[in-house]
Amino acid sequence: MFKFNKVFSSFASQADVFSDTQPLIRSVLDGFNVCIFAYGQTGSGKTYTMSGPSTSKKDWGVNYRALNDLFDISLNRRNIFSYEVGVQMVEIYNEQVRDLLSNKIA
Ligand SMILES: Nc1ncnc2c1ncn2[C@@H]1O[C@H](COP(=O)(O)OP(=O)(O)OP(=O)(O)O)[C@@H](O)[C@H]1O
Repeated sequence: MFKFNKVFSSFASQADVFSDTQPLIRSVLDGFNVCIFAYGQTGSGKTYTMSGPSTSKKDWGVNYRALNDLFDISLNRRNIFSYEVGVQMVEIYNEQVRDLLSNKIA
């Protein structure tokens, strides 16, 4: 038996989905560890949800929106805190972890 905190309808927009995770972005900058994890079978919409179908702002997925908020908030706090931001992108497929930002052929 699975329990869900929230289920979105098929009419939910990218903005609707992000609004549910948005408070977590502020938590990161307040010093908490946060993990936003897309999990689901092939074709279930992980890439769509996390990256978005195009680079148009309304289509932005969680990743773009989260980074946008991260930089907005850190800019607003620039006189108080100095943040260092690093990005990693990995794919876990068939129990193999692959670095998507590496030039090396695995
Ligand atoms: N919320 C959505 N609204 C409209 N189309 C969607 C939505 N989510 C997914 N799709 C479409 O469904 C198809 C599969 O989605 P997507 O590629 O994001 O799945 P995935 O879980 O990342 O798949 P894989 O595990 O194979 O990489 C794509 O054509 C995508 O545009």
